[in-house]
Amino acid sequence: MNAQITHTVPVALTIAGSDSGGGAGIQADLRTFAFHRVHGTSAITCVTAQNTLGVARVDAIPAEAVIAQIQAVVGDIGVQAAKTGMLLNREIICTVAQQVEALQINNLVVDPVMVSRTGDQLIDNDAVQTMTRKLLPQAAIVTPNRYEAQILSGLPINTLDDMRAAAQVIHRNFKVKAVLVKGGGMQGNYRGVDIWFDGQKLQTLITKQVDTKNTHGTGCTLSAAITANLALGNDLWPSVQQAKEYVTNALTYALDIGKGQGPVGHFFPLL
Ligand SMILES: Nc1ncnc2c1ncn2[C@@H]1O[C@H](COP(=O)(O)OP(=O)(O)OP(=O)(O)O)[C@@H](O)[C@H]1O
Ligand SMILES: Cc1ncc(CO)c(N)n1
Repeated sequence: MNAQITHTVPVALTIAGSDSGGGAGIQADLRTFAFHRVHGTSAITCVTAQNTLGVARVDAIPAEAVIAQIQAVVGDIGVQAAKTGMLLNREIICTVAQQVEALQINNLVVDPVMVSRTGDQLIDNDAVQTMTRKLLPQAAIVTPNRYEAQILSGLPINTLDDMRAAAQVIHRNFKVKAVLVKGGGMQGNYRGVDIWFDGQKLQTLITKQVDTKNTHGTGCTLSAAITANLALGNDLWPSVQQAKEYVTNALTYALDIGKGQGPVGHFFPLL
């Protein structure tokens, strides 16, 4: 008989929606956690019928079921870091914020999912204020894309300086520790350039620009990679730098599947 091998592993939790097409949401998050050798757990907030062309339907999971999933994971297994993705409505956002506070979940990455690249609205209109008031103050970092940063800051974003201004406004207004404004939705040379602000330093994160239409799930992948790095015990800024590197690699090996925007290649070394 073989000797038993004990194996401990960092644990991360994703509180997010399901993407039936497998490109974004919890599917992207769990693959990203696995790539980083972090055990992935999940609390599903909604189920989307979605593919590379867009979202056909969204069904919310009852708030009590979201609570039960979070408590089942944290009560038994425990998590070193967590992220939120698509939270859909006010009730779910409130619920998640309460659980994060009550269970003292640390290292929280909030991806304030509101609008997808395919133009689909992913949050109810009246839910944005609940997110800014209840969830953002508990976040280690918030990672809006161009459109979400416009909504959160109230500023138009067309240039890198606009991204810098938005990052500072979001930091000041919502008492969040760090902000990363993502540039996947920017035009020309700014595409793929991200801006970080933590109250002290404004940093510009640049990697190579990847010329592909297959960018579905980049935002989920980036925030999940930050979460995985935090679960591994890394500090926030190095976690962001490593996550940016990871998403660039995954984009370089993006999958050309479906008729629209295919997903990134999370396991690129195997492709
Ligand atoms: N073509 C590209 N080349 C290089 N980096 C890119 C490109 N597109 C996106 N990125 C990077 O991917 C990360 C995610 O940013 P993006 O703005 O695409 O998020 P998002 O809109 O939330 O994504 P999604 O909704 O598709 O999940 C950022 O680091 C961004 O700079
Ligand atoms: C489930 C889900 N979460 C997040 C996004 C944002 O890309 C999406 N399209 N679908």
